[in-house]
Amino acid sequence: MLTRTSAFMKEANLIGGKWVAADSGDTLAVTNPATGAVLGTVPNAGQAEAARAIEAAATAFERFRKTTAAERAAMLRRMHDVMIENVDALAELLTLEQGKPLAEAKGEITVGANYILWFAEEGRRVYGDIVPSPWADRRILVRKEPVGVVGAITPWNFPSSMLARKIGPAIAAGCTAVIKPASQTPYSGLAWGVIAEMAGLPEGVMNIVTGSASQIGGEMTSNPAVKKITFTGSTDVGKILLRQCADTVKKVSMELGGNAPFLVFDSADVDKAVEGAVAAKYRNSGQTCVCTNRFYVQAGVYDEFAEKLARKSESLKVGPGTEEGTQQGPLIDMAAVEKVEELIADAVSKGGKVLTGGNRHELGQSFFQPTVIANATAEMRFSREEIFGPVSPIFRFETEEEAIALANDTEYGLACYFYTRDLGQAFRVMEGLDYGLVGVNEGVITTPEAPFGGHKESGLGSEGGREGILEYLDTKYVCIGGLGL
Ligand SMILES: NC(=O)C1=CN([C@@H]2O[C@H](COP(=O)(O)OP(=O)(O)OC[C@H]3O[C@@H](n4cnc5c(N)ncnc54)[C@H](OP(=O)(O)O)[C@@H]3O)[C@@H](O)[C@H]2O)C=CC1
Ligand SMILES: O=C(O)CCCC(=O)O
Repeated sequence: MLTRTSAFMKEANLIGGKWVAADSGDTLAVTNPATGAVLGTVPNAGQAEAARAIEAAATAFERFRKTTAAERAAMLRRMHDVMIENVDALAELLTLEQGKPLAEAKGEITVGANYILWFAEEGRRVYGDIVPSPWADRRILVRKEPVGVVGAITPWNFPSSMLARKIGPAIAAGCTAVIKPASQTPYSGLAWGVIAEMAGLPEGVMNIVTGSASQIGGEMTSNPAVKKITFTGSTDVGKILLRQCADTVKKVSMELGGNAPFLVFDSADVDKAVEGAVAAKYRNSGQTCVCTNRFYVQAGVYDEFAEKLARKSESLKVGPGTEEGTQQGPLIDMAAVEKVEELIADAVSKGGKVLTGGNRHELGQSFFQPTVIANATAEMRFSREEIFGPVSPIFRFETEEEAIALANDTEYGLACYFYTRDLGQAFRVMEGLDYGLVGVNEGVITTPEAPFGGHKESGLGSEGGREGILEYLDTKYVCIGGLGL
C-alpha cells in the first residue's frame, strides 16, 4: 500500500534544506484511523528545532525577497505540476493518515494545487501605487513588500490544502516559512517539503517541524524574526496564539471554528436542498469547519426535508477511505466518536428524535453512522458546539426573521447556507446573515478565486481570492523629495 506514497512519505523534518531528526531522537507515532495500525513515525521536535528552522527561514528570506515575481511564479507553477502529476500518491498518503475517502483526498490535493496556481498568478499582480502628490516638488510611491518569515500552523482535517492556502501566497509574495503540521496527520505536511524540493524551491524557503505544539507554537509566536502567524484550527487555540503574538505585535491570519447554519425556506426546491445538505454536511464525515452544524427548516417543508435527508444519509456508504465507493470514512479518533455520542445522548434526553443512525458503525474503530436528529431545539448542545462529525440536527422555524436571528445566534461566523427560490428573500437573507461565506442554493462553495474567512470568533483575514496575498505583504509609503521640479 505504501509503495506509491513512499517518495512523499518523509519521516524527518526539513530545516534549511536538510532532512533531520528531532535533537532528542524522539518520535511520534502516526496511525491510520481506519485500522488503528501505526503507519510510521515522525520527529517529536520542540523549541530548539523550531528556533533553527526560523533562523534558516530568516537567512533564506534575505535572498528570496530579491527574486522576481516571475521567478517565484515559475517555482509555484512547478509545485502545482508536481502535485497534479503525483495526485494519486499524495491522495493515498492523505487518506491513510486522515481517513477521508480517496475521491475526497484527490479533490483536496487538486484544490491545493489550484490554490498554488492561483497565487502564482496573483503574485505577478502585486501592484503598488503612485499617488497624486500634494507637494509640487515631491512624489509619493506606495510599495507592497513581503512581510518576512511566516509561521504556519495547520489542522488534521485538511492537512494538505490548508497549507496550500498559506504557502502559496507566502511564496508568491516573497516570504519564507516555517510550517507546523498537525500531529495526527504530519505526513501530508512533510510531503510539501518533497514537493518543494522537486519544484526547485531554494533551501530554507520552506521549513517543516513536527512535534510539540506548545513548544513549536511558543517559539513561532515569541521569536521576533517571525513576522506573521497564519493558523487554521480551533478557536480556543487561535485565541492562545493571538495572545502570544501580542508581545511581538505579529501580523495574524486566523481560520477558526464554525457553527454553520443551513436554512431551508418553504420556497426552496426541497430535493436540491437535500442534495446540497448532504454535500455541506457529510464532506470529510462532517469534520470540516464549513460543514453544516445546524439545519433550520421552515414548518411547511420540515417533514419532507427531514425524511428525505434521513433516507439520503442512511444510503451513504461507510468504509475505509481506500476502498472503492466509500463516501464516509472514519472519524479522526475515538475522542471524536465519544464527543458525537455525547451530543446525540444530550439531544435525545431533551426530546430529539433519531431518524437514522445514532450509533457507532458495525465496522468498529472510529466509524460512525450518518445520523439525522429531528425536533432539535436551542437547549441541545449542538446548537452551540461544533459537532465535527456526521450528525445532522434539524430545527424548525416559522418566519424568515426568526430564521436569520437563530442562524446568527452564535459567536461563530464562518460559513452558512440557505435554499430559496424567492429572489427578494435571497437578498434579504444573504444581507442579514453575519457570516464570511454564504452559499445560496449551493452546499459547497470553496474555490481559490474567492476569499475564505470568518466573521466574529471564526477568524481574522482571508485566504484565497484577491485578498489572500495581501495578508503576506506590508505597505511601504515612500516620499521622494528634492526633485528640483
Ligand atoms: N477550523 C478548522 O478548520 C478546524 C477546527 N477544528 C476544531 O477544533 C477541534 C479540535 O481539533 P484539533 O485538531 O485538536 O485542533 P487544534 O486547534 O487543537 O489544532 C490545530 C493545530 O494547532 C496546533 N496546536 C494545538 N495547540 C497549540 C498551541 N498551544 N500552540 C500552537 N499550536 C497548537 C495543533 O498541533 P497538534 O496537532 O500537535 O496538537 C495543530 O497543528 C475540532 O474538534 C474542531 O471542533 C479542528 C481542526 C480544524
Ligand atoms: O477549514 C476547513 O475545515 C477546510 C475548509 C474546506 C473547504 O475548503 O471548503
